[in-house]
Amino acid sequence: MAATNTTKTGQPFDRDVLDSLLRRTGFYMPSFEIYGGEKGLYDYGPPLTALQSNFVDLWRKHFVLREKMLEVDTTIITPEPVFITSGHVAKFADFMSKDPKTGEIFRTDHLIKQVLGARLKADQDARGQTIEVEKPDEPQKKKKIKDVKIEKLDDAVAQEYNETLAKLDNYDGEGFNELIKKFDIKGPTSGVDLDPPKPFNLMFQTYIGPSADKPNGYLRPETAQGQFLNFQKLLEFNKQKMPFASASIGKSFRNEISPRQGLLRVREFLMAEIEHYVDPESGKKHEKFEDVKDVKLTLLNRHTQLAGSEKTEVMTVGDAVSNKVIDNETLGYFIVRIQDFLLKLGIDPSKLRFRQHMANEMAHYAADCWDAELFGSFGWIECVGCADRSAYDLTVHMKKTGAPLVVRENLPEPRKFKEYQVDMNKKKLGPKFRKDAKAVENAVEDLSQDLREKLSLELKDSGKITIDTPNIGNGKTELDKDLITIEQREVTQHIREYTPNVIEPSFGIGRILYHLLEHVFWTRSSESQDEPSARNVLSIPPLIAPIKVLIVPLSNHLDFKPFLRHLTSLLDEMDVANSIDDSSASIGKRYSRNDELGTPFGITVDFQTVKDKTITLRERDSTKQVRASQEDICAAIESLVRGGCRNLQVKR
Ligand SMILES: Nc1ncnc2c1ncn2[C@@H]1O[C@H](COP(=O)(O)OP(=O)(O)OP(=O)(O)O)[C@@H](O)[C@H]1O
Repeated sequence: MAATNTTKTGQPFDRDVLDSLLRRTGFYMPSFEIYGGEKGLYDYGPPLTALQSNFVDLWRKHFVLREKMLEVDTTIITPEPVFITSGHVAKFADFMSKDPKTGEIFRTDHLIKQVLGARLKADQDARGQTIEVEKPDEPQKKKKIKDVKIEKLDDAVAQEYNETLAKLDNYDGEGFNELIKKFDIKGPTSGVDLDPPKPFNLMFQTYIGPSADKPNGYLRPETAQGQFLNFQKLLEFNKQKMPFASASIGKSFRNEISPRQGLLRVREFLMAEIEHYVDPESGKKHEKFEDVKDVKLTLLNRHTQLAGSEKTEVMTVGDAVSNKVIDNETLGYFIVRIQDFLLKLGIDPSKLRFRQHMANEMAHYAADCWDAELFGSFGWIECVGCADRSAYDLTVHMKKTGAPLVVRENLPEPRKFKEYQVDMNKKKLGPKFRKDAKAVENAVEDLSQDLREKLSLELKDSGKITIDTPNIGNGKTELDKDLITIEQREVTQHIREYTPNVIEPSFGIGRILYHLLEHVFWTRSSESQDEPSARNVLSIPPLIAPIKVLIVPLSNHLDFKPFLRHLTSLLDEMDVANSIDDSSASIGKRYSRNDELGTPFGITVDFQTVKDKTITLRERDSTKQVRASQEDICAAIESLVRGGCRNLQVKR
């Protein structure tokens, strides 16, 4: 069933109302606001900072502690060679399109999505009239876009638009250019032809040290590389035992082309990433897969998307892995753990799906990749990536540095097998190829067994072979039999050496928190006269709510003071975040203010309290109240905020 953007009470969700609530109550604000602000940079105020800390705490418990992961904290500033080797310098880019008349720059895929989406909407709503749509990448500013003034779409054209949108992530720059021409997409505000899409690298460059005369480093765009580079030490720390995982929580930086979707697309954000190292020969089985195999997932696989549809199917992870919808058990296991985490956090299950990457969308080395997408007012948005990165990263860093980023395993029985081995005549190789000698040697070492077999025959027949050397001359290098021999030999192996494969769940914390806030936001219709008319509520689960309890005295009467002190110290002892609101506003108003902050419980101290030491506990979502002793109520709250029983065991 397609997700609809309504709140839990079925009202249409209104982003403007939530946004103004979040800004008014200090959840977040534009950074450097008094200097005019800077796009894509936001500061978190106290409620969102506390929510983020509680997220991180829960994430650590759910993943790091439960799965016995090795958490590391690696640096943000990274020397250039690391990102040249990892491929980020060459490839970590998005395509941008410039409007030559206005100078506006758009992220190409977002522009196409917005324009085709607007045309489809115009087709449905307004048959050829100019309508109000959101400006590409700037949804907060509704603007008339010239482009949507079109006639009703032909059924076939509408279908083509839908199909294109379903597989938009599968295109590269040339593909985007063809789409722009084919669908006659112009500058949204100028109506003129756009410049052809150009790749734009998303990494921030920097100078490390005073003597650098050109940029020689980057701010990391993900935490992953720092984890890979420490693989050897982590394996040692883990007493050479496989499989295992490292994890890291830290800031990442991306110079986004159009960072205009509030907290969803920013230039500096907190990530939590896991690198799970697994033996590729194990079939990537997971020892705890059996425990989760019956868990149901909502999946959108790549074949469905390629057929131009976004239809999801619900299936157990056991079936998904055995039918090869999901590539392997370890990937399936982590997808389930991601789902568990998101639901524990309070994400609406009907607004969660896992979407598989299409072939072109995945990095060329990746074996399979699924994104946890959350539905909200911006549509379906990737919030957690879960990729099987194969052995790519460890292999390239090992090749570049010579560090043994491998696992060495003593075999219970020696293993005998035949393989093609290559010997190079180093005395001749150096003088002949000079500075390119190492590159030639590396290219030879990289030859697969199949290729070695073929080349050994060629060498025998003609006395020379030609191999691919992409970084030298015309990309081909000829080697004769004086320089190289290739022979099949029997090998006895006592130690098996292999490069592990990596399964990587990667969480963008701000994106998830923003969706959580959309999912838990609703407006209460007032039944009580005491409560004011604006009654927005954030039903943040007690486990992660920024403040768990609001203590409210009926008035500023001095008799209440000792009770306030006692209650706050009882709750402090239990590490339950609490605050006191002894302002002169009505009780209803004070509770209402805290409903907006997502505070799940309220305690009222009144004259009955002075008489018999009982207090009233109010639950945010139901507004139900119970009266009991201070100790019973605080104990019940403690249990609830730790994720304990939902029934309040308190005496009425
Ligand atoms: N600019 C950003 N602002 C906030 N969070 C981000 C940003 N870019 C990525 N993330 C988060 O980091 C996670 C992992 O990053 P990944 O590289 O997989 O994202 P991505 O595929 O580049 O995202 P997108 O396609 O939306 O730009 C994402 O799932 C997302 O939650």
